[in-house]
Amino acid sequence: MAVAEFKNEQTVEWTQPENEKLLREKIYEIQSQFSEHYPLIIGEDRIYSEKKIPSYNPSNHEQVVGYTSQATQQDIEKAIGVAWNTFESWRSKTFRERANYLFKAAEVFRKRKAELIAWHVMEAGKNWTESDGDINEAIDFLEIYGRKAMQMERDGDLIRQPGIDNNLEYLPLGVGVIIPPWNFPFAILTGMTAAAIVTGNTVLVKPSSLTSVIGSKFMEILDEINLPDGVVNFVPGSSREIGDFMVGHRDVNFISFTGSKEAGVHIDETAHKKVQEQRWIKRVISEMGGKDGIVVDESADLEAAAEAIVVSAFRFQGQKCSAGSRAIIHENIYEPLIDKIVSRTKQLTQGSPVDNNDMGPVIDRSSFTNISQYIESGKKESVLACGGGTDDSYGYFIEPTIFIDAPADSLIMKEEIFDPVLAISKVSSVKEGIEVFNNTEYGLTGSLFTQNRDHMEYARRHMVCGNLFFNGKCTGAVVGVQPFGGYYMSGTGAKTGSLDYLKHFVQSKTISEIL
Ligand SMILES: NC(=O)c1ccc[n+]([C@@H]2O[C@H](COP(=O)([O-])OP(=O)(O)OC[C@H]3O[C@@H](n4cnc5c(N)ncnc54)[C@H](O)[C@@H]3O)[C@@H](O)[C@H]2O)c1
Ligand SMILES: N[C@@H](CCC=O)C(=O)O
Repeated sequence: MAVAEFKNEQTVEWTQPENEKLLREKIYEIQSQFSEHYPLIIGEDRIYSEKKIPSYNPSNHEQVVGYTSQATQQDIEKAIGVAWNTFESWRSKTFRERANYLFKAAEVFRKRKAELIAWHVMEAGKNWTESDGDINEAIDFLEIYGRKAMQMERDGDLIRQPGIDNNLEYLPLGVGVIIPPWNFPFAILTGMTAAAIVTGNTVLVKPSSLTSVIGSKFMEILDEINLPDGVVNFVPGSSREIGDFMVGHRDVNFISFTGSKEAGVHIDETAHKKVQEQRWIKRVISEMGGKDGIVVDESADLEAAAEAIVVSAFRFQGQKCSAGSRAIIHENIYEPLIDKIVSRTKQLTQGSPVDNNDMGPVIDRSSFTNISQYIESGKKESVLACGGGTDDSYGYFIEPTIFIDAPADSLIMKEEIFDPVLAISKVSSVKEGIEVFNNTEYGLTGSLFTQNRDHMEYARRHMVCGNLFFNGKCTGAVVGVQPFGGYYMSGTGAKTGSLDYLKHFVQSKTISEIL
């Protein structure tokens, strides 16, 4: 049967009364499951370890939302063995057969969307819109990787010659490890896993401990679609205990990681240290942090720029790799634009995501403490224009915070904070603005607001980022429309949501027959 044309999943209007009712029911319903203990999944085994990882609601740090079992090095050893045992049968399926599992999973995601949103609200602290976006992106990844993988079934684009028949096949790499972050607990975990398995690999998935219940929900769905045991093995655990062991393991052929620069660089080093009897140079696909921002020139539409700056900086509390944590503004419009940004920011509501506030909590104590330190350093380096307040009496709440007159070399202009802090700098030209924009280790997302085509052309050539936008926010790249990912210390440049991304999970072989 032909597969329908790909279409991005549509956002649900959750504030419509019937949708809101359903969502509130689900948020209530899942609370009866908060004491559940989720197992490790290795092949057909469901293993309940004695040591458990509790996962907390960031809006209410007293509330546990579930427990997941914790893998040991022995469990990892076993999971790698099971993944290799499953590899032969899984790789023998056609791309189309494997894609069908992805399409089936997408159907279940749609069916369970309200419940999945409820889990995002409670475990990740995302409001309804952001949670909906997370699940929609996961569905898009399944649908697009299924379709793109089917294109890989055909021969590569080879020159034909008389007297010889040439073919190019894409072969899987083998067993890999999938290490996603907590901030898109469903979309990124799903995308990374789907890309690896649809191309014929088998994997171990180690979710972030901060959102491992959502990881377990993903595994429930793989069960529901009868994905063969052993294709995806679920091994939550402490990075300190199992991280280097799994990444450096002789029989792991690739690592797909999304997370911070620090962890990414460490994983890259560990993976590339050859161990005894290792036959394979491990492939590392790494998506890391960003210090993204928006440059505004004097010709820009200031209302649109202010809106984009606030949305990019503060949605989901700035906890996106793409978050626009910097605004770099031309001196001729500096004050009026700041007034607009500050006034919009003051209108944002903050509180529990259960009530769909614009902003909720940050994820945990460590993030809360980290941000409090950056706020103090921001006060010394620049001028606090609004926010700066923090409250951890119930959940981890941080006011949207804006610093102005931030020097280009200040910490808040250079380091990824990953929280709701916006640093603003003044410049006297677009050229200087782009120099300031480029003055970080990263290269993930950026935006330029301008009506000037020459400035756009200059930015196209000189702004160092994998995803560049003109006159729009720098977050929310759409699957298949804007393949996502950066370079420099933002990652290895794999572009999620594209055929290029899938090619990181295969090796190619040519087969030639003399006729
Ligand atoms: N470029 C992207 O597409 C993208 C997308 C989302 C998030 N991010 C980045 O992710 C970071 C936030 O996520 P995080 O806090 O979960 O990041 P993190 O680096 O702390 O953790 C990411 C994952 O790596 C695991 N991990 C950490 N150290 C490990 C080790 N030594 N061995 C094996 N696994 C290890 C963690 O348990 C987690 O599952 C931010 O820097 C953000 O910019 C990047
Ligand atoms: N792909 C998302 C960011 C993912 C990182 O956190 C965006 O485009 O905003």
